[in-house]
Amino acid sequence: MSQHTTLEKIINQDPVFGQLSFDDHEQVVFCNDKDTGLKAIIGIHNTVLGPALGGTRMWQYDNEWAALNDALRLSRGMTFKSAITGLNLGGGKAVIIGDAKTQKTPEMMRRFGEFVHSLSGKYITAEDVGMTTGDMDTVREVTPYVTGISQEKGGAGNPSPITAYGVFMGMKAAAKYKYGSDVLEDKVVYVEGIGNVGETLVEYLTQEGAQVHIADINQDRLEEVSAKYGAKIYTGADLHAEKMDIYAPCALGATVNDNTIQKLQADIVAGAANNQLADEGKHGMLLQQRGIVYAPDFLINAGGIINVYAELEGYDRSEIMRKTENIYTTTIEILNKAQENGVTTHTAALQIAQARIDARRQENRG
Ligand SMILES: NC(=O)c1ccc[n+]([C@@H]2O[C@H](COP(=O)([O-])OP(=O)(O)OC[C@H]3O[C@@H](n4cnc5c(N)ncnc54)[C@H](O)[C@@H]3O)[C@@H](O)[C@H]2O)c1
Repeated sequence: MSQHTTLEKIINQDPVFGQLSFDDHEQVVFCNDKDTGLKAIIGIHNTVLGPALGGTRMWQYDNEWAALNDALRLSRGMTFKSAITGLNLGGGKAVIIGDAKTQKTPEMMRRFGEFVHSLSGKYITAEDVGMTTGDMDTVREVTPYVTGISQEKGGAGNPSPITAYGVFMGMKAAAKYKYGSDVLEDKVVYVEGIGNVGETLVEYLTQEGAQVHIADINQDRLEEVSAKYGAKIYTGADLHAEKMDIYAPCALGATVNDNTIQKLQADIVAGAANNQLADEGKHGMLLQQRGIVYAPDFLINAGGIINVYAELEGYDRSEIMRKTENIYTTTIEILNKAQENGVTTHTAALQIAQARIDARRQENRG
């Protein structure tokens, strides 16, 4: 499904409860502050396993429908991410509408923090695209319901390198499943989006001797990362049609869609971006039919949430790394389970996550 088709579809739905991406969300909060120009949406999908934790994304959305759709999709994804990772957290996510480079101010972040605070801990925020640990420090000035704050302020620091490590583990597991070996030396890997997570992933991959190609809309970033790690800058017109072993989407979501899926020549899709499949059911199935192994995004990009969870639970760096490394084992289990049960890898991962939520709901009722 292209972004445009998605927009056409969502505009024709009822505003909130009838939205395409509405999936029994518990609460959706619209935040507005004239003085700071803040326009934000907080999606709280599910709190059965614990408070809804998920980052805040600041993005210049085409319109409010696109922002709402993102908040709904991302918060739902967090529910399943935490559930499959075994964390006692629910799923939530916030989006701020605007350009993070030109419109974000400390006053806006504090005002946003006050809105988060008004939810009394039901939603706990963190950083996502367009946010920094510095922004989370600012939010911390007005609410304790924030993670991903700097180490100087007592937090676990930037989660992105840990996320990249988890993605690397998931990618290796997918390689083990597909090729019988998890060694990525000489594998041709295209990393699309070399921001906070993408860059560290490139570092891991080049260290292992993979042939890494990088793509980004930010030319300065491309040159910087290429110079640092020797990755090749992609200059072609259609990355998704290139012959490659592994496609690593690390920019925004929905890059596996009606337009790209038929062109993809990769053996494996494994990346950091949330919601990589524009349509989970349809595109998960199409990948499977084409023999492309898909390492579910919400499973392999959980390093960041493991890192911020440490701030709440108080465990240390070695425990964070151990839990993140475990993504390798879980990915192998999910890929095998999908094959045994004849379902897509995405569905297999969802089923396990949902079973954990259902069991807890039963316990809570009992
Ligand atoms: N940071 C984390 O710990 C974390 C955790 C889980 C999931 N994720 C997801 O991983 C992805 C990347 O996160 P990040 O923190 O690295 O974000 P980031 O903002 O640091 O990096 C995103 C990069 O993608 C590039 N980009 C944007 N649109 C693009 C396009 N159309 N083509 C190519 N490049 C494009 C941007 O220029 C930027 O360099 C996001 O989808 C995020 O939700 C991040």
